[in-house]
Amino acid sequence: MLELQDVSTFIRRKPIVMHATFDISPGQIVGLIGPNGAGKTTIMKTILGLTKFTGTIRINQMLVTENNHSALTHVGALIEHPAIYPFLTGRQNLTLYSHDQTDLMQLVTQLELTPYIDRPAKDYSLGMKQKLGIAIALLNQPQLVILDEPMNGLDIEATILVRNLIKQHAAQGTTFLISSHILSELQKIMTRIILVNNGQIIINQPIITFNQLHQTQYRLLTNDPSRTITALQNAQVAFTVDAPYLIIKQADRINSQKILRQDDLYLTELTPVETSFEKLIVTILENQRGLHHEN
Ligand SMILES: Nc1ncnc2c1ncn2[C@@H]1O[C@H](COP(=O)(O)OP(=O)(O)OP(=O)(O)O)[C@@H](O)[C@H]1O
Repeated sequence: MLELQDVSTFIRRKPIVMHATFDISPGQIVGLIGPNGAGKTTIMKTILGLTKFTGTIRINQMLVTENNHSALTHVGALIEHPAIYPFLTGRQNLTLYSHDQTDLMQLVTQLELTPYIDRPAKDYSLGMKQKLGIAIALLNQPQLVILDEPMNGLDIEATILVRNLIKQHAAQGTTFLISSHILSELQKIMTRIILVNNGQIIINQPIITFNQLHQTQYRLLTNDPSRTITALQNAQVAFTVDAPYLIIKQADRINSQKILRQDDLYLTELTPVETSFEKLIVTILENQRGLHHEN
């Protein structure tokens, strides 16, 4: 439903996003991740037709251009600061954008905006403004919602509300592109990961594939751990001990099983060692920097 083909964005001739190509299908929740200044907000603004770019962007097969935004009719967005009129109440702000009063009231209830919906927005706290901004992005049942740091300023309860609302809308077919530095939060909802570094997309994968590919160690348990140590040492398979488990490399998984069989040892467990998502991202970015230094 959203397709980017070789999209590059330049600000004052400086390339900010380079050759971005990706394709998102309906109902996906895509986490756009990357260090400060990587280009996440620029990618979002480019999709919304707010920057000069080369390449093609299509939403439901309709082209987005700098001058033609009709493809964006069913797109909701929250980028940087919510577009809120301070002297209007929350309800008046929502009414400005809304086509459907029932849908508006449902969002007010779901986001628990009711207690302050008739107060002027200038009196709202950071979190209240953020919730109002999210409500604006979700108005009129959009097909695509672009959220830049949606959890900014939200307390725990509001974070849970927003998380559930995103999941509920995605289950009904709404597509989400969400950037966040709160990786643990994105991890709970995203179905696809796009990792950006220095204006380039370095990873674009379903989250299941990403997790499988990056589980690099396995925890092994047998019926006789001490004989297993000897067997692996004799076969020169590297491992570390995390009693009663042995930790082996993913690449040694098959070979280790052959060695165990030869020594009449039985596998009782072989499971991937969970590496924290945060650690994985940091390692991938460090490896990238290493590659650049070598060049
Ligand atoms: N209006 C602008 N003028 C000049 N440079 C800009 C402008 N907007 C963005 N940039 C530059 O583009 C690069 C990408 O910025 P962008 O805001 O897209 O990053 P980001 O990944 O969203 O970062 P953050 O995580 O800090 O929000 C940065 O180097 C930034 O300095």
